[in-house]
Amino acid sequence: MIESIKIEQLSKSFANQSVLKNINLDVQKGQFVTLLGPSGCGKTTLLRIIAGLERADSGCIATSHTQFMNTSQGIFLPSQRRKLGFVFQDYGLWPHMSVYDNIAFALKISGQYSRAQIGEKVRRALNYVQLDTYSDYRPAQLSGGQKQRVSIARALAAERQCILFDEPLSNLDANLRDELGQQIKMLASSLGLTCLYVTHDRREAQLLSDKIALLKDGQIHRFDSPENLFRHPDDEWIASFLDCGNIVPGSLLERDDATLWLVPRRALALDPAGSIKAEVVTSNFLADQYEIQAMLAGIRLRFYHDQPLKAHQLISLAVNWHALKSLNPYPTSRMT
Ligand SMILES: Nc1ncnc2c1ncn2[C@@H]1O[C@H](COP(=O)(O)OP(=O)(O)OP(=O)(O)O)[C@@H](O)[C@H]1O
Repeated sequence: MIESIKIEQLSKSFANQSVLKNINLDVQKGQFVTLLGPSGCGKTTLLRIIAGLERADSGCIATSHTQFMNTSQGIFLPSQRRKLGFVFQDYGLWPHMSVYDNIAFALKISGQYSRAQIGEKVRRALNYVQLDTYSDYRPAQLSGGQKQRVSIARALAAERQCILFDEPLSNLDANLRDELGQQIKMLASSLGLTCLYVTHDRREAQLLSDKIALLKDGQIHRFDSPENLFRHPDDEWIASFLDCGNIVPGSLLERDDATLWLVPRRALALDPAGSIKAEVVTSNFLADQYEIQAMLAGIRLRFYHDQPLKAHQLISLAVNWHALKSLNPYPTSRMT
């Protein structure tokens, strides 16, 4: 039974390229942790090392009961003995097998269960992912979202307490991504699963995670809740990667701070008496308001307004001085 996963001082290089540098990460039982970062920062490599599909150069990974690997003690537990569930981007289903057989396959070859027990486990897993009536279908007869639900059911049928997800939604269209993301979150929470989830999509990480490990250049730059990250990005790199709020030089607003972060939706508002003069670039209706992009001295500003504004229109903006935060310069690293 997996209760938590602890990663300590883990490093990995490919040839001369250092890909993971001294990673320390604690994932608590029942927690949903996302590995989020730009392309090439090492997310998948870290997940593959946890899965036992790749070997680290140094460090250790342990659950509350088992050491997965410990390079100084020469311990390496093969992937199949780690009792982890996997849900990958490309579904990993056998095309020639039915949905039922895809889910039952690992249970059958484990030799631990009777036919009736396997039938019951598959039935329950299909019920969790709302595919009760699809057990005779082949993967080719399913949509992308249904295939991914089969691969989730396969992990659940094997009663995996910890599931590793590698960009499971990236082959799906936007609406389906949101819907399946919510289903994964609800299942994880109701079954008390420990989840490690790789994505480069900030919104997905924000929606799903209890905690986000933000990776940058092979290091955990910050490990924090989505609320803290998006409300207090703290440094320029995080604010810019999360694409939340405006980042402007302090001098632009006649402040001493080198760089300021303007809290989204609160810092700027259209106001004929406002001191900031900018030129509208775009006006897009999003959610319940228009997101306006305007340029001020070569800097793009974003704010929200109830009405659309015309491109090239000159506008005045008022600043809410309580909705500004000073940002640490790039590249400050903070480990928590
Ligand atoms: N088997 C390998 N051999 C050599 N280099 C590799 C191997 N696997 C990964 N890399 C390199 O390690 C770095 C990190 O790759 P990784 O796939 O972990 O990044 P990522 O953050 O998951 O990126 P993406 O979001 O694009 O999938 C990349 O520079 C990649 O080229």
